[in-house]
Amino acid sequence: AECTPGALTPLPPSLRVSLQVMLVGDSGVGKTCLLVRFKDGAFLAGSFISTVGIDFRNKVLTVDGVKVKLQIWDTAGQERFRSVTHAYYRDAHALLLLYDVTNKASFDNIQAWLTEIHEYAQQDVVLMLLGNKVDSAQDRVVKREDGEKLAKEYGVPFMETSAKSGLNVELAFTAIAKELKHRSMKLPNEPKFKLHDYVKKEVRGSGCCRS
Ligand SMILES: Nc1nc2c(ncn2[C@@H]2O[C@H](COP(=O)(O)OP(=O)(O)OP(=O)(O)O)[C@@H](O)[C@H]2O)c(=O)[nH]1
Repeated sequence: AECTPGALTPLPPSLRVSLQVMLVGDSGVGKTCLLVRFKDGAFLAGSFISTVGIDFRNKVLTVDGVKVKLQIWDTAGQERFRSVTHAYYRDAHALLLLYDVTNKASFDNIQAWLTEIHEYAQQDVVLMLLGNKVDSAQDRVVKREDGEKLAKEYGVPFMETSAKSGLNVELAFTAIAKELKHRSMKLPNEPKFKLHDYVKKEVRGSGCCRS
């Protein structure tokens, strides 16, 4: 109920921000499931229905006393929809780039996604790399260290997630909302928000190898 617009306390426009976040990555990495987990707190088990073109959902978060409305675009990972999604990059304030830790090809394609992002997105877009499906420990083929290394190489924050268990899902969106909120409205005497530090401090492990 706290998610329904009616339940929100009205705030002056100066204390509201509206932002666009886009989910990108290969088909099947779990973009739709991550969004559904974040929006509805549920996991869509069962058959896999690929996104056609682009879909979107809104969610309002309160970040440091400011209402942040995230409009989240769920893009289709399939190659044949690429030209549709290219058009949306320009208006995205943040991008969550996903791979699937049980699918090596989805990890190997991250470099190609980064090239695409470089070509189509705004230069100052907030970017975060997510290794999803860490609940599938027995099927894991991409080590956490490999994700960390790649993210470090490109200077992007990184975390492992699970749309199934919910691990770090809220955190991924909250971190982005905080970064964007701090960029769009700097309150007097507010210390600078450091996304990398925040993620490092808040991130939870998958419980398999290290804590
Ligand atoms: N075990 C596990 N399975 C997941 C997770 N996230 C998604 N899946 C499964 O992976 C499949 C693909 O998930 P989607 O969210 O539809 O993938 P997508 O990235 O949106 O795919 P496209 O729309 O084709 O780009 C589904 O069968 C999901 O049930 C996760 O965190 N853990």
